Amino acid sequence: MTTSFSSLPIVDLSTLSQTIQSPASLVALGNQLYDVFATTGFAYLINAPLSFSHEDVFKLASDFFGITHAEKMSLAKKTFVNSNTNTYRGYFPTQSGHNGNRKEGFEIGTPKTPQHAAVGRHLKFNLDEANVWPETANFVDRRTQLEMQHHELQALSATLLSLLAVALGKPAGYFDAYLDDSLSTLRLLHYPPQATPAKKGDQVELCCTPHTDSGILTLLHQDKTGGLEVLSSDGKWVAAPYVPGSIVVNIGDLMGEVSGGRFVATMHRVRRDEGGRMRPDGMGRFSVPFFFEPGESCVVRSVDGGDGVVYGEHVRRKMRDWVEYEDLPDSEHAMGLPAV
Ligand SMILES: O=C(O)CCC(=O)C(=O)O
Ligand SMILES: [Fe+2]
Repeated sequence: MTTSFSSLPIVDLSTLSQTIQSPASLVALGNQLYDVFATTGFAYLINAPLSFSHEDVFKLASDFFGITHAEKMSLAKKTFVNSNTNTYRGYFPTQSGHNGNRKEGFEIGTPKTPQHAAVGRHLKFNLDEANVWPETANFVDRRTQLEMQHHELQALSATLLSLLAVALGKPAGYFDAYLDDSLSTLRLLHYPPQATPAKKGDQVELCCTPHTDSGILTLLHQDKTGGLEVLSSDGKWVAAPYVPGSIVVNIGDLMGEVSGGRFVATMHRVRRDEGGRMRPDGMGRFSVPFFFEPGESCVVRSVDGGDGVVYGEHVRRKMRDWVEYEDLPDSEHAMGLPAV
């Protein structure tokens, strides 16, 4: 059950970078993560074992969103450009009529070859498809860097999950099956600047509407622009501004279920800029969530037992609520579901 809070806790991961990690310090870290996920469901992680900085992450986002509109649309998912073949990975443009969700995004999954045998290839959305990339010559280096960031964030997620497994009374390798053919997504997000800043006052204006994340856990890089807010159990939205050097971690709905309801997937949203928070480059706000996700055929069940769900089916059901697919008629969604 989420508790009331007025700021997010900070969890120091420096023990993970030590050459010799004492079992006691790992257990203590797991217990600390358990406590924050059982109360706020959200925390700042500091001293994470990552080789890249926030500047590196947002330079890549800025380089990607700086390419031409035509080039971005050549990478758009089939939903937006019917002649494109990518259905799940790639670009989604800012959708008109979505005033509370003014964002464009670019999503990459675990690097794989286009020949990879995909479980869901015959379905409308091929969750396991290869990534698509800008053809611009100078994006080759950036592609390598983005793939490396995906790899490191995946490794960090795996470490956090093994600590949580122990804190939940299970062996450290309890969640290892989640890593097989993992569908984890690195999503570059850009909230373009608006012609007028949000009005100050009671009427809150948003650029990302309130939601919980659907999967296991999310690791979020946000820039200094701010605007992220997290819902406390007393109904108050608590600001989660950028803390230097930190990444935000939060629990998704499915991990709430996996934990037998011990962990909470907390509602969050992003407020529109009220002026004064603009990035110096004038590009609006960037954030880069990494969604840790199991493989398509992984059966995910509560630590307390039960039938569980096949992860691919869970995602396809959840897609109906995702704003990036909101414009699709129901019949299109149905085609994304496996035949029963
Ligand atoms: O942009 C942000 O800071 C949060 C984005 C987010 O919550 C999401 O993509 O699920
Ligand atoms: Fe989210």
